[in-house]
Amino acid sequence: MWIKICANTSLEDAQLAVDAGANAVGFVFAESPRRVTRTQVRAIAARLPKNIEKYGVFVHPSFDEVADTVMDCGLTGVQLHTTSDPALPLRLREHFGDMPAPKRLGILRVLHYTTDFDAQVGELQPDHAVDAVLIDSRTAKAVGGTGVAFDWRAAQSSFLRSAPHLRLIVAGGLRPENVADAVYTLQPWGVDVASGVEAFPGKKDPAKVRAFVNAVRQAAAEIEKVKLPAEA
Ligand SMILES: O=C(O)c1ccccc1NCC(=O)[C@H](O)[C@H](O)COP(=O)(O)O
Repeated sequence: MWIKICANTSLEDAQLAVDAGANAVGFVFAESPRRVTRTQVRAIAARLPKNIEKYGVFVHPSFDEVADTVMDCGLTGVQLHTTSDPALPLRLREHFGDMPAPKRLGILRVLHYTTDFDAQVGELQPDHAVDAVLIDSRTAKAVGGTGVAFDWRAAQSSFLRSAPHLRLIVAGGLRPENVADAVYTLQPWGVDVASGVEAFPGKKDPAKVRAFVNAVRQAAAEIEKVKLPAEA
């Protein structure tokens, strides 16, 4: 299972995620207590192993902002919280090329679990540019990093009904103590966490990061065990 530890603000924290066994680290370029600059991320990303995926998180960005940041910081993927330009994923895919991994730019589109979730999922049908959909929570104050979990069971049936062909990443309020439940309920392709593994906003807690990754790996292994040979 794919694991992203998001909203890193230092090399120390990003390296902690790598050492714990995460697949990807994320950096928030949007308004947030965890916001980082391109200069910071360029320096951090250059010191991380080549095989760790490096995602930039953007809220309502322009095409130029995303494309320039990818090149400037050496990002391997982008996470788009976007409503203003629904064509943005496709424009980025065309710009960066439709190549196979690991050269392919990872494009994650964020959906928030709200009352119009079914409609949001339905709109994704023709979006072949997106590699995975990241379902997150939002509050009146924030579109990410909320620490709030959504109704996993309801989200799962909605997602399976409307977009079973798309990869699902679960985020929002995950912690070492509840992430196994989320994995069992949603059986996602990946998981993503920011505040649930922090000591305080902007600073990761090493024990929580390690416990989170271990809990996910263990839950994923349990799921594999009960799969029929044909499904595995
Ligand atoms: O982390 C933030 O502060 C943030 C702010 C604005 C947009 C996105 C943000 N984080 C992006 C992430 O991918 C988080 O991992 C995701 O929202 C889950 O956050 P949390 O509920 O704190 O685990």
